[in-house]
Formats: sequence, structure tokens, C-alpha cells
Amino acid sequence: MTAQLIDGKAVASRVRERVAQEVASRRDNGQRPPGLAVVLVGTDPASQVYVRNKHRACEQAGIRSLQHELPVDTSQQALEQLIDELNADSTIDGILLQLPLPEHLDARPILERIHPDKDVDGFHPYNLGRLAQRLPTLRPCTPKGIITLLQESNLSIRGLDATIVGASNIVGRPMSLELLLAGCTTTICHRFTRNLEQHIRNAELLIVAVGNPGLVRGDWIREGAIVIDVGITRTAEGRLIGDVEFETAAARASYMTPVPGGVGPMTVASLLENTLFAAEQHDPRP
Ligand SMILES: Nc1nc(=O)c2c([nH]1)NC[C@@H]1CN(c3ccc(C(=O)N[C@@H](CCC(=O)O)C(=O)O)cc3)C=[N+]21
Repeated sequence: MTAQLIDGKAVASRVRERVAQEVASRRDNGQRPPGLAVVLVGTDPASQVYVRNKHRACEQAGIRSLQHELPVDTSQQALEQLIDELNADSTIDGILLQLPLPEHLDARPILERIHPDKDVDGFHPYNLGRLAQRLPTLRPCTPKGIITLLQESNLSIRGLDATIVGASNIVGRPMSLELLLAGCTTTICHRFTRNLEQHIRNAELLIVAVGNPGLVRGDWIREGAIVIDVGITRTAEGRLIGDVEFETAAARASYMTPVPGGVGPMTVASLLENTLFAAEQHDPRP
């Protein structure tokens, strides 16, 4: 078998076009544009690239995007105060705190301070609880984007044995909820997992989100599996690579996402959908 590549860039661009049409139709109704506030603390170059990409995507979709770039020595208190101001601002529908934060700051109390209605990352415990109970809510962007990618590729996943490698708050754990809700039998592997290879070999759907290139060897992939590679690592030569050995895995998988051009663009597309969703809650159609 040789895998068909799942073109995340193309699917993301269709999703963004749908959002743009919705935003335009709201404007025709006399409604204000959705507003997104992106908060970036410090000068991490990768974060700056992501924030710039998000800003450009918002502009193209007619979403108002405001950037708050704070110095690296910003205090916890100053950051909390900015969140309070954004929570109170009725023109702002979504607040995104770009992670990671500098060492001296604690993300958790700040993420909990973002009003759940404005939590377009879907990281607030309230929203994760709603997701766990299948209630409509703001869902974490990367897992949501992966579900959209599978749907738009007409891949039915109900009943599949799924393995997730990585149990982060932002990808692995919410991904496990999404797959459970979609009807998969789901295994989550993490740093204490003893038989990683065996869990990967069993996977009809494999999601890898660790950030460790070559972690998953191509010959571990089950014949015909769907492989979703969330890892993004920049090599010394400046190329981006995923966590799964690409060539050997693609020889066994049925479908596989490339890096770049797979999951990354879907994360941004989900952010736009979430911002529109938040605006629809704050400012419903007449
Ligand atoms: N509060 C918060 N929310 C996030 O959603 C968040 C975050 N913090 N911190 C960092 C991670 C990472 N992330 C990506 C978004 C887009 C691409 C993306 O568009 N990738 C392109 C390549 C981009 C490039 O050239 O660097 C691709 O894979 O094709 C990748 C990674 C969002 N994150």
C-alpha cells in the first residue's frame, strides 16, 4: 500500500472560505465583525511566526484581529489585568494566549481567567468539561481540526482502534475525548507507556503529537492505517519534520498527513471557526 496524502492546506483553505462567507453574511445583516485578541509575551521566534499566520488568516476571513505583544518581563499581575480588560471588552469575542509563556509566568491561572465564552483555544476546564459531555462548546483547535480533516476526507472512524501518542493538555487529552465521541476505541500513550510499539502496531487510526522526530518508526505502522502526524520540529537545515518516519510509514498507511501542510493549517482554520462561534454566541443573528 502507499498512502494517499491528506492535504490539510487545501481543506483548511475551504474551511476558512466558509468562515469568510459567514462573516460576510453577518456584515450584510448589519452585525459587527468577530474580534480576536491574540496575546504574545516575549519574543520566541516560532510563536511570532504562528501569531503572524493567525493574524493573516483572520484578516482574510474578515475577522478583526488585535495583537497584544508584551515584553518578556511582564508580570503575572499585568497579564491578568490585560485578560480582565479583554474579558470586559464587548468588541472582543475571542482571547488567545499564545503558549508557551516565559518561565516566570504561570499559564494555568491565566487560562482559567479567560472567560469561557471567549476561550477560543478551548483550554478552559469548563469548556473541556462540556466537550467531555458532548455539549456544544469551544473545542481545542488542533483536535477539532483533525476531526474536520477526517470528515472532509470522507474517512469514517467509528469503531476504529485508535492510538494517540502524547497526552498534552492542548492536543493528546482533548484528542482522546474527540475520538471517544466519534466512536473510536481509544488508547493514549505517554511517557510512562511501556509497550509503545505494540500500541502503535494495533492502531487503525494513529495520532502522534509529541514533537520528537523519528519517534514512530515506519515499520510499526499497521497496514492500511490512517496516520495523523501532529509533530512539528524545525531541523538544523530549517526544514519542518513530523514525529513519524515519513517514507516508510507512507508505504504502509492508507492515508497520511504531511508535515508541513497537514494538521498545522487546520489548527488555524479551527481558530477562525471558534472565533466565529464565539461571535455568534455574543451577537446572535436577529
Ligand atoms: N494558545 C496557543 N494556541 C495554539 O493553537 C498554539 C499555541 N498556543 N502555541 C503553539 C502551538 C502550535 N500551533 C501551530 C499553529 C499552526 C501551525 C501551522 O500553520 N503550521 C504550518 C507551517 C507553519 C510554518 O511554516 O512554520 C504547517 O504545518 O503546514 C503550526 C502550529 C498552534 N499552537
